[in-house]
Amino acid sequence: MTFPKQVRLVEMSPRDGLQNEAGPVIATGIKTGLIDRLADCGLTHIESASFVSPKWVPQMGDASEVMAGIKRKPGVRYSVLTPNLKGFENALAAGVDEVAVFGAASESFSQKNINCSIAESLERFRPVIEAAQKHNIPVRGYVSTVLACPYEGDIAPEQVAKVAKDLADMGCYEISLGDTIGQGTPLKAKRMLEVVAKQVPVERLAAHFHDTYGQALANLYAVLEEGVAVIDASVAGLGGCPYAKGASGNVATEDVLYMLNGLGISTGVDLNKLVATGEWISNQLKRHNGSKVGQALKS
Ligand SMILES: CC(C)(COP(=O)([O-])OP(=O)([O-])OC[C@H]1O[C@@H](n2cnc3c(N)ncnc32)[C@H](O)[C@@H]1OP(=O)([O-])[O-])[C@@H](O)C(=O)NCCC(=O)NCCSC(=O)C[C@@](C)(O)CC(=O)[O-]
Repeated sequence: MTFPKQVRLVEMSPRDGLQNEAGPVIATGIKTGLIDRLADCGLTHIESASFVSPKWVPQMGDASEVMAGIKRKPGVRYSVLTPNLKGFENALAAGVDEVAVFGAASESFSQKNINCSIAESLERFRPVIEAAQKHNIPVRGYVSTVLACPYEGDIAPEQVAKVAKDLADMGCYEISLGDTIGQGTPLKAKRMLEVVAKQVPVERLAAHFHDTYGQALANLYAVLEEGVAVIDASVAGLGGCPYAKGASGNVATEDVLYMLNGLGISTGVDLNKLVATGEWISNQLKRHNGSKVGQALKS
C-alpha cells in the first residue's frame, strides 16, 4: 500500500483534550477561543464539545454555550459527542453539524465509560443514529480500547472489527479506532487495522491514537501505509481519559502535521498557526505544551 495523498485531520482538543482537565471548569470563552483559532489554522473538522451527563464529565457541562459562542467558519464541521437521545436532542438544538456515538471493544471499558454493556450501547445508539438521519446530520462512530484496555489488557482485533462493523451497518459514515490508553505498537496497530478493514472499508476508518507510551506517531505511520486517510489529533497533545488512569492525550496535532508535511501528504493546515494555537492554549491552561514540534517551533 502507498500513503494517501491527502489526510483529513480531525481536531480533538476542545473535546477529548479538555474533557479530563483537572481543576475548576474551564471558562467557556477559552473553549470558544480555542475552537475559533483551530478553524483559522485550516482545520475543517473540529470536535467541539460533548452532550454527555455533566455529572460524569463536568468539563463538558457548557456544551450548548460553547456551540452558541463560536464563530462558525464556512467549510468547517463542528461535531460533538452524543451518547444517547437526550444528548442528541440537546446537540440538535445547539445547531451542531455532526454528532458521534462512542462505544468500546472491551466490556469493562464500556461499563466504566458509559455505564452499559457493548450490546446495550449499540441499542442506545440506534435511535440516535435514526434521529440524526432524519435531520440529515452525519454520525461518526468511535470504538475505544482497540489495542488495549486498562481493565482487560490486550483486545483481540476481531472484537474491534465486530463493533466497528455494527456501527458502520447502523449508519455511522466513519469509524474512528481509539487506542485509548496509547499502549499499542506499530505491528499491533497494523494487524488490528488489517482485520477491521476486512469488515469496514479502510476509506471509512480513522485512527485515534493516544500517546501515553510515545508510540502514536509510529502507529500512525503503520496505519497510513495501510491506507488510513483520517487522523484524530489534539493540539499541544491536550487530554487524557477519565477512565484510564495515567493515559495521556491524543497525539499532538502539530507533531502529526509535521510528519505528514515531511511525507508530502497534504492537509490544508498551517503549521505555524497551529503551533501558536498550541502555545496559546497551554498558556491559558498553565499546562506543559505536550507537542514536541510545538516546543521546537514556538516563538
Ligand atoms: C452515557 C451516560 C449519560 C449514561 O449514564 P447513566 O447514569 O447510566 O444515565 P441515565 O440515563 O441513568 O441518566 C443519569 C443522569 O444523567 C442525565 N443524563 C443522561 N444523559 C444525559 C445527556 N446526554 N446529557 C445530559 N444529562 C444526561 C440524566 O438526565 C440523569 O440525570 P438525573 O436524573 O440524575 O439528574 C453517562 O455514562 C455519560 O454521560 N458518560 C459520558 C462518558 C464520557 O463522556 N466519556 C468520555 C468520552 S469517550 C472518550 O473519550 C473516548 C474517545 C471517544 O475519545 C475514543 C478513545 O480515545 O478511545
